[in-house]
Amino acid sequence: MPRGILSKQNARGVGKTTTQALLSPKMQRSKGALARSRSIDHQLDEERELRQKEIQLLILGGASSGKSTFIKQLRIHHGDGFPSRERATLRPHVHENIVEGIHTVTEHLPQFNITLQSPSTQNYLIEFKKKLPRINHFHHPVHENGSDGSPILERPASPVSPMVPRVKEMPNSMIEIIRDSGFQKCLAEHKTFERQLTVAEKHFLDNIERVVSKGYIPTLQDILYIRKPTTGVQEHTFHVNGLNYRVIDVAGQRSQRKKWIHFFDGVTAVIFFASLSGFNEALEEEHSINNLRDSLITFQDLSTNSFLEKTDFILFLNKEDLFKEKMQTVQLKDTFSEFKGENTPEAGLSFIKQEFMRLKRSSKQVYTHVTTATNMDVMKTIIRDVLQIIVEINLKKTTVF
Ligand SMILES: Nc1nc2c(ncn2[C@@H]2O[C@H](COP(=O)(O)OP(=O)(O)OP(=O)(O)O)[C@@H](O)[C@H]2O)c(=O)[nH]1
Ligand SMILES: [Mg+2]
Repeated sequence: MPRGILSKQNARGVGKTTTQALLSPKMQRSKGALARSRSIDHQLDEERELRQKEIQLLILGGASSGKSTFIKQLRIHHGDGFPSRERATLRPHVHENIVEGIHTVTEHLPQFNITLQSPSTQNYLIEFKKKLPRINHFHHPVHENGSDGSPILERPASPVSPMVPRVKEMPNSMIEIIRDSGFQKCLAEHKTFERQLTVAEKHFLDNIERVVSKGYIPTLQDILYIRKPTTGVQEHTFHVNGLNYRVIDVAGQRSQRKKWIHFFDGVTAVIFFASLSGFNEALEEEHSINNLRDSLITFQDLSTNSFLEKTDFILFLNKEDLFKEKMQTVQLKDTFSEFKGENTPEAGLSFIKQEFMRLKRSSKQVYTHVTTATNMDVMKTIIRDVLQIIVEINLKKTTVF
């Protein structure tokens, strides 16, 4: 009798009396056991099928390593692609980045002995600083935990500084400040700034007229450049080629990392982000710690963590664009004296890869990709390859008991 019919009949109690009357009590018991076992098999089959269709990815890595940018790429290539109504709501984040950028550049004016050229711009700057003081992301309130101590999943939109609407009141004075030849002279020195000008700040300062113009809607490229640190933990779902992906994006700051463990259970794969260009940078939240060394140690901790013992890792060595540029002028051995090679991007990259591989658990399977998370074309191909690997990992996981 087909398995489905037997369990259906039992569930409804149909045919019970007639069949049972013909069987001895022992046979009745064994028949019952068989039915139960088949029903369990059926349930297991269904569960396995469901698990095979639901993939859970945990995105980990230090602050600003590119985790959320990767999620944005998933949304662009396999999600809703940021409908224009939502893009408009991201405008304040762009403005927040510009405000920070103006502060970063003007704070460095004295260091280079530069002054803003026009007296009217100098006045604009005084007014700007009064109305729009710096926003310190690292003092944003951290979201509360659930009653069991686990972090509450947040909706993807993060809060915007209440100052930002004031940008609308002064677009012209901001344009004047940025256009000032003194400001531009200082901006040209940004690679030697003590407090780094972020990629987002540079991008939006370079596009100031466009992004403060009336009716401005951020483009996809603008969205990929927005710097908005993740607070709490955010969950995103994608449906690709008949599979459901549940992707968890966490906050990368050191103080937030103790929350990561709450999401280790049931993970199909961990995607770990490290910023290649961080080799000569300090952590945003802790200036005494080297960014890349922190990534290496964090990667080692995770890949040897007993809760993730059977979890495969995908390592994204990100910000390749910035790394290549930096290797033209900065010596890797200045911060990594262990590096004995020639100061080329290829030699540097190979050294960094080896460092990660040296620190992982020897049995751990790690798939490495070198990425530029802000590049839409490159990421389209990388995401395709990574999803293929993840499907294979998932098959391996769900068929082995
Ligand atoms: N040039 C360049 N910029 C990148 C790259 N990846 C990310 N960025 C930028 O780096 C900044 C930080 O990226 P996020 O994705 O917000 O970093 P995160 O890892 O989510 O950071 P937290 O949420 O603080 O943990 C953003 O402004 C991105 O546009 C890259 O490969 N190249
Ligand atoms: Mg983030």
